[in-house]
Amino acid sequence: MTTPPAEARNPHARRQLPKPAELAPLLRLRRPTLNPVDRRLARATDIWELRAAAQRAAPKAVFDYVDGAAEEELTLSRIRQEYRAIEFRPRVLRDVSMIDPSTTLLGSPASLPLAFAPTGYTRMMHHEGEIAVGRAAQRLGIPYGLSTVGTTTPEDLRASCPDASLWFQLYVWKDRAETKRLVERARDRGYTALLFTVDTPIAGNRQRDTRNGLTIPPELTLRTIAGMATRPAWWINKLTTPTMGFACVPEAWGSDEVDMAGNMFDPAVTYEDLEWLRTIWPGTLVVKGVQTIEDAKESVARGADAIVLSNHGGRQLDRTSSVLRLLPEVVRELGNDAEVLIDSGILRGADVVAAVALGARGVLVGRAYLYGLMAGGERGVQRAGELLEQEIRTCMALLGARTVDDLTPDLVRLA
Ligand SMILES: Cc1cc2nc3c(=O)[nH]c(=O)nc-3n(C[C@H](O)[C@H](O)[C@H](O)COP(=O)(O)O)c2cc1C
Ligand SMILES: CCCCC(=O)C(=O)O
Repeated sequence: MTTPPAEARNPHARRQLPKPAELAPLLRLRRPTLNPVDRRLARATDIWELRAAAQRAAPKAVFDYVDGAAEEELTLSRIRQEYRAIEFRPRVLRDVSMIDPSTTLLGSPASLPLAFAPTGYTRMMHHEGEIAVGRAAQRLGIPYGLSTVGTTTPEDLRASCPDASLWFQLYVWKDRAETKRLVERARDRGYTALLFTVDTPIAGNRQRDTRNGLTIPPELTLRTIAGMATRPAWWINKLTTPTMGFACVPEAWGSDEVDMAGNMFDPAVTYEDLEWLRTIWPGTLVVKGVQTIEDAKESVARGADAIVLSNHGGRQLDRTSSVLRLLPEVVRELGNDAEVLIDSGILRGADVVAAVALGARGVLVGRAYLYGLMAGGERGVQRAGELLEQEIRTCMALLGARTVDDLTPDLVRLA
């Protein structure tokens, strides 16, 4: 005897809903494979959209510290305007079926003419901090510079990304013996280039930070507690991650961050210090923060192997003239004597391509990856790198350039 159908035994059985697993193929429903952070990152189609995601994720004071610049932010808006005003002169009927944007930067192999710039206090932007940036750089195959005011030690960063090309950025401390010890730590951990930053004898006047009452590390005040309500994930991560202080400083300096900051910048630094660094640093020596042809030449004459044309992302002196316009002249003057990199204001693959066509060996980006970091930690940094890579490849193909050597000045018109 056969068993009667379920509905005959139970008149309500028919009303039972099919299980989701049975429905899915019918309705072509797929379980979402991405978590909310990955979805947010995947939705961003360029760095500006990562910036919008960063603004939603981080407290205002933190976002403004990254996004802002000095005084009226004229230097930053002018350099961005210069990149936007670039006109390309694409060449056609060239075989661009295989684009190869790889190169070497400061002696390090790089999959793109791009490196992640040194940025301070990176754990403030996201609790994963420099380790997230280093790991993403390692995966992307591009170099990363650790900052002297970083929140991860050179040793910890090296241990967490053993195969990354790492550079070390130096603020020469008042205490030169301790500065030398720091330089030796970087050397011993395989940091291959020393970026001596020269545009920060004192901090620039960043009015957004003053208005926001930004403290480093962020302190619990009425305002920050109010901010917790709107950015709970950031605060929970911050409160459960103990270390956010300066990681490079000697223990003897104690733990007072304000005193430390006072020791970490020396307004009396001169070209003699560059000559001294040349005697203690065997690797590639780079002067970062050059904004005139005179300083470009003098840096090289005093021992630099390379320079970074940079206005520090507009965060130091406002109203400086454009480092992008200076680039062709500097490249011409220095010839083969030094490698020339450039940074400040770069947020698009096309900016990178234009700078390389105008003679830069490569570029550094700061905010571009920090927006990714704030929006989604390591995966956000990775996303920023991937977006830039895709844009670089597309721009090169449409310009008729297969390799970075094909990026020549005739492809670009500076306004
Ligand atoms: C939040 C932040 C922190 C920075 N900290 C440092 C630093 O510690 N040392 C340094 O040499 N440059 C620092 N810079 C400057 C970057 O190295 C780089 O010159 C600049 O970010 C380039 O401009 P961009 O952000 O528009 O790409 C910082 C920049 C930002 C945005
Ligand atoms: C005084 C500035 C220290 C970090 C830094 O370089 C930056 O915020 O741009």
